[in-house]
Amino acid sequence: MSLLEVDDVVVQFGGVTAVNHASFVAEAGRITGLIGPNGAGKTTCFNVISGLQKPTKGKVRFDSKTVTNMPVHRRSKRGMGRTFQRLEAFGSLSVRENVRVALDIHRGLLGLVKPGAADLDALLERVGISAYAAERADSIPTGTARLLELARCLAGEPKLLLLDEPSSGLDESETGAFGDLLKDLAAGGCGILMVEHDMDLVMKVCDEIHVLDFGSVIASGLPGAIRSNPKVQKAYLGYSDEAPDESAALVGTHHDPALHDTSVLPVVPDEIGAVR
Ligand SMILES: Nc1ncnc2c1ncn2[C@@H]1O[C@H](COP(=O)(O)OP(=O)(O)OP(=O)(O)O)[C@@H](O)[C@H]1O
Repeated sequence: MSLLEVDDVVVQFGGVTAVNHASFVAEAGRITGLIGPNGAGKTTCFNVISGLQKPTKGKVRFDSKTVTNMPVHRRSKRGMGRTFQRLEAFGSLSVRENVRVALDIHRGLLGLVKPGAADLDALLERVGISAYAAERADSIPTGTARLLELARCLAGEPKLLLLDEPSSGLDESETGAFGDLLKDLAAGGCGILMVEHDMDLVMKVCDEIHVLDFGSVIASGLPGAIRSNPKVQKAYLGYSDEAPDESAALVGTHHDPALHDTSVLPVVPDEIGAVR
C-alpha cells in the first residue's frame, strides 16, 4: 500500500470541474511530482489531500487509513505536512522564533516536551538558513522565506511533505541545494509530493511524475517518459511532435498560452528540442 493514495477524486465548484476523477499515489522515501499547466487542478488536489477542500467524490488514503473526512489538524498529527504557494510565516517574528512556534505547536500536539535550542539550530541548519536566524521573517528574501516554511513543516517530522511551488524565489544555486535537500529527506524515508513549475528541478529530483490537465491525470511515469509523452507536450505547448498538424486547432482554444503557463518552456530545453 502506498503512503498516499488519491482515489478517483472529483472536485466541482459550481459548474467548474477543478478535479476530474483523478487517481494517483505518492510513496514513502520517494519524490513525486504533480505537474500541469495553470488551472489544471494541482492546488485543489493538494487542498483535498491536506483536508482544506472536501471532494465532491472520491477518497484519500494516507498511511493505511482513509482520511477523506478527517480534519486538517488530525492529518497533520498523523504526519502530513504542507507548505503553501503564499508564504505563511509570522512576519513580525524572527526566523528562529518562527521555527520555535512550529516546534512548540507540533510538540504540543504530540504531547512532548518543549524544544531545546539544539533542535531549533538543527532545523535551521538543515534547510540552510542559520545565517538568517535573528532576522525578522518579513525582511528576508522570498527564497529564504520558502526555506523557512520548509523548516516549520519539518518541525512536525512529517511522513509526507506536500510542497506547493517550493522553489519559486530561489536562484539557480539555491535551487540546486534545495533539490539535494529534498533527495536527502526522501533518503531518510519521507515521502514528498511536489507541485512545481521549474521543470528542470522536477526532472532532476522526481522519482515519479503525475501530470494533470483539466483536472484529469493524463500521464504518470518516470521523468524521461513524461518528458517525451505526446499528451504532456500537447498539454503544455498546444501541440506535440506526434501530431504537429493539430497545433493550429489547439492554440486559441483551451490550450491558449494565455490560459496555460508556457513560461515553463525556457527551463525545459530538451522538451523544446523534442517538439521542434
Ligand atoms: N474556490 C474556487 N472556486 C471556483 N473555482 C475554483 C476555486 N478554486 C479553484 N478553482 C478553479 O479550479 C480550477 C483548478 O484550479 P487550481 O488552482 O487547482 O489549479 P492549479 O493547477 O493549481 O493552477 P496554478 O498552477 O495556476 O496554481 C481552475 O479553473 C480554477 O479557476
